[in-house]
Amino acid sequence: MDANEHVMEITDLRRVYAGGFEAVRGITFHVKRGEVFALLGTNGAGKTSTVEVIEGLSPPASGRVRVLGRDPYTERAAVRPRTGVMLQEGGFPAELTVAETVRMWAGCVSGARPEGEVLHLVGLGGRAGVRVKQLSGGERRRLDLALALLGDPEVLFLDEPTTGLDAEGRRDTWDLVRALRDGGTTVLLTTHYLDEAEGLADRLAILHDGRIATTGTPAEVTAAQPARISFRLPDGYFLGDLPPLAELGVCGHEVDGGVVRLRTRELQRTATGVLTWAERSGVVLSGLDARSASLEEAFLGIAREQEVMA
Ligand SMILES: Nc1ncnc2c1ncn2[C@@H]1O[C@H](COP(=O)(O)OP(=O)(O)OP(=O)(O)O)[C@@H](O)[C@H]1O
Repeated sequence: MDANEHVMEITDLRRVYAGGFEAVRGITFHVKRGEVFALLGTNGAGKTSTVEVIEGLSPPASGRVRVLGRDPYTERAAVRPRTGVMLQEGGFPAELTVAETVRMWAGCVSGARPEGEVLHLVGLGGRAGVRVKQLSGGERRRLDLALALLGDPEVLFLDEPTTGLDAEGRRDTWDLVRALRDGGTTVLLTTHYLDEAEGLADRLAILHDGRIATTGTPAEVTAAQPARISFRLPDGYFLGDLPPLAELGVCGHEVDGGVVRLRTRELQRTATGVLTWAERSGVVLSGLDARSASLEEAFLGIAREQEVMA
């Protein structure tokens, strides 16, 4: 397995809908073999429009897309058998049992995994005889995943894979995705759950308005956003009693009911400055909290920045 092989290469991808609306406006990224790559974005950012082209369901208006070295649209017959797509709401006949559904689907897949194996993988081993209409929403999502895994795909497209799953089901799905990744499967994930992207993705891109607003590892994306320090000053003390905020490396602040919130790109310098001042002044800072930005904060920060720029 060549870990540097680009399993997906997307270069300056554009997608234009009938009527001329440009939903994807020049997107470039690549996904290496054995990587989980997450596409995030606000509603309408262009995730689905992008993924549909990579899956080979639509041609791009312009740009170049390669999956496993081939054009997924014009060479669909060669690419499709090596990929697995987890659809949102597969729309299976409700009267069929889980096992019948898997068997029906297996008829369309060359070299399908045994039905028991794939159901066991997704935690539906004990539900083979249950009708689809009797499954919970979370179990249906797992059936969607089972069908995507039937052909033991090299490339897996996961669209909101844990919607409707309870906490345990989400954790199980995450463990399964990690195990698939460790086994060499390349995964393109779209999700609205930022903790899911933070926990699963090796790299990610945040889309906004058809463009990539930022991309990198979760750590790189969050590091680009300011960290936060918050604390409550004792009665009789005010923000102006601290050393000048600019000297502490603070790039933004607010005071809300006695609680001070500072934003900084130099967490260690700011935290040291605040604590040194408190120590010297004999002040106890209650509720003291210092933390790097989470992916959620980074996401919201990027969405706000883009709106201001628009
Ligand atoms: N068939 C279509 N015809 C015209 N415009 C479309 C069509 N499908 C999507 N769009 C528009 O393209 C833009 C991107 O939509 P897309 O579904 O790709 O976004 P998304 O990031 O997947 O959003 P969500 O998170 O809400 O699923 C939106 O403005 C949407 O209204």
